[in-house]
Amino acid sequence: MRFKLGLTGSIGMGKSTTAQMFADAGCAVWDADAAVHRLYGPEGAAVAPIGKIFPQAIENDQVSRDALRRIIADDATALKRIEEIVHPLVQEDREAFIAAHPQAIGVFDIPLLFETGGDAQMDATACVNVSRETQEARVLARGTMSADDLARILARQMPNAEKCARATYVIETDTLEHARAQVQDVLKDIEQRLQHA
Ligand SMILES: CC(C)(COP(=O)(O)OP(=O)(O)OC[C@H]1O[C@@H](n2cnc3c(N)ncnc32)[C@H](O)[C@@H]1O)[C@@H](O)C(=O)NCCC(=O)NCCS
Ligand SMILES: Nc1ncnc2c1ncn2[C@@H]1O[C@H](COP(=O)(O)OP(=O)(O)OP(=O)(O)O)[C@@H](O)[C@H]1O
Repeated sequence: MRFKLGLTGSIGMGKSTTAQMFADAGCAVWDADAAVHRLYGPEGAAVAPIGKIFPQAIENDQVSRDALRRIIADDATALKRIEEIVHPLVQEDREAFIAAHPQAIGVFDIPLLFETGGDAQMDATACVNVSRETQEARVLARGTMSADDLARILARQMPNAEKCARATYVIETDTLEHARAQVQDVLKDIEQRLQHA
């Protein structure tokens, strides 16, 4: 892999849809959320180490997110200890992915790319963006979250405007067509960078 692009953005802003556009264009795409799900799932590498410090987090040989949420609510140090286990395992998963994929450009869909400092391991970053109104409409349309749930999540994360200000590229996800055109522009720019490297 010659170029690693970190793709980020707030909840419901279109990361997965945009990542699929990069995949359609021939990039290898890795998804941090999917990696955490594998690590927490049956035979996942996080099950034993999390079970060692929080046996009550394990249900049916998997890590239960509901149980983790309860543990974190009761113990201010718990999230940090969980992250100390999960982050190195996520990194291992990403490195195995890089080693296994021959594509020149890899796209790394990482919701908390800037919050976790993951951008330091990327050659460039892209942030998806859409208006707060459209974001809320999209998240509520899924039917899994209320406006209050969304507000609570947003209050704990870096504002999307700041993510966009830090990113090398900003991809507006107002329409599919517009986003696809910007994905092509980003890829052209990366190809030029690779030619001059
Ligand atoms: C402690 C846990 C269980 C808390 O989970 P919880 O679902 O309550 O988290 P949170 O309220 O932040 O998010 C609620 C939902 O919104 C989604 N979400 C939150 N932020 C984003 C975002 N920027 N983009 C997309 N989806 C998001 C989450 O995936 C989740 O489905 C979880 O965060 C966890 O397992 N953390 C340790 C692993 C970790 O550090 N992961 C980060 C990636 S390396
Ligand atoms: N460029 C776009 N134009 C129009 N609609 C879009 C665009 N990108 C995404 N959407 C729509 O917005 C919603 C959220 O998109 P998506 O699931 O890709 O977001 P996400 O950032 O990956 O969210 P999460 O990480 O929270 O799952 C979906 O309903 C999707 O169809």
